[in-house]
Amino acid sequence: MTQITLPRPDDWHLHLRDGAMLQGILPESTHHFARAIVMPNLVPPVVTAAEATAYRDRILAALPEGAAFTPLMTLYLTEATDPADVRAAAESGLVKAVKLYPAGATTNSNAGVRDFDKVRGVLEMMAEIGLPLCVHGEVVTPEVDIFDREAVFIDTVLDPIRRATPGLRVVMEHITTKDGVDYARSQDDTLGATITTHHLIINRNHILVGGIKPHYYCLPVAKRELHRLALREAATSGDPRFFIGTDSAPHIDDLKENACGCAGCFTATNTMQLLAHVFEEEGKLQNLEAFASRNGPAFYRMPVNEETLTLIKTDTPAAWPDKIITGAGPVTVFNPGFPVYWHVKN
Ligand SMILES: NC(=O)N[C@@H](CC(=O)O)C(=O)O
Ligand SMILES: [Zn+2]
Ligand SMILES: [Zn+2]
Repeated sequence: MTQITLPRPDDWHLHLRDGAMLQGILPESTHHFARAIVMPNLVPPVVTAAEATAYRDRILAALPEGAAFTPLMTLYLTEATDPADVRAAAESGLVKAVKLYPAGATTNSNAGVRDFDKVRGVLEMMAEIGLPLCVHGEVVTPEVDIFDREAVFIDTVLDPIRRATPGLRVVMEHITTKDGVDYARSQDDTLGATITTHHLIINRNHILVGGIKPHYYCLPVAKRELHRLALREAATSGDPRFFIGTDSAPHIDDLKENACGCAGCFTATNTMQLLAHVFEEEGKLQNLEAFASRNGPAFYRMPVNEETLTLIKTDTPAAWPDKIITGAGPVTVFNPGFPVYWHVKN
């Protein structure tokens, strides 16, 4: 038996949704994680401080009895966002980041940004007060191949924005390429990057070989094996720029197993077991603590959690439900396709 104890981890990129879905899936995160950066891509999006306050209160009201979990709120950046509202929301401690979605890039991103010049004032204010910008880094240009959209975004959007806004603190969310890893590594400590559980496990073959697997479809879409290997090396390296953001993104099965299936993998339930498996495979179990518990708080300038989480490896494969049954419908839990012998100790 092998056992490892970490400061309780946080999830630096999480979709909690709302209503019956929120109620149904929230315990999957609160079982293991102490805090999470909560994505604002609801319909309608969480744009103002008042909307973030109301959403935070709905999350707190949905918490399971006795759960110690703090939602860290974000605002959805639009071309009409008022810098004064964002500044007040950050200074009061309500909001920990602003989320940039290029319009049309992903689920519920239509209210996102088309003309980056229109958000210049907000970004400059954020650089001044040190408020992080979380970025979904893909271009939406129809001519750009979906597998190239992250790399093109880095060159044509992200790097120019960072050069034009010195000091702006940015998190490249859910990086999926070696290009993303290399860019993050080449920059100073104003840049961090989240890596998801599923992008450490699947490449594009898992989605397409032997029949289309809708539950492996997410955005940014999983890439070639060389990119998965680069992500694994970065995540397990201990480098403070890389930290876990599960991007656990529930959609009901009807909307995933569909002629136009939604993007998103649901990994809140089994992320910690899967991360232990991946880090052990890489011979880097000693760096799981950095990736899951220390690097995120350091980037966000928050204390590391005092409570702990213990993972134990046994001879029995870990079991988790195939689906989480919510009032909105069933949500399929990410299936890695191999047995995992790591368990979270209760
Ligand atoms: N990652 C996804 O495939 N989907 C996310 C949106 C996002 O994080 O881009 C969702 O909200 O469903
Ligand atoms: Zn995204
Ligand atoms: Zn996401």
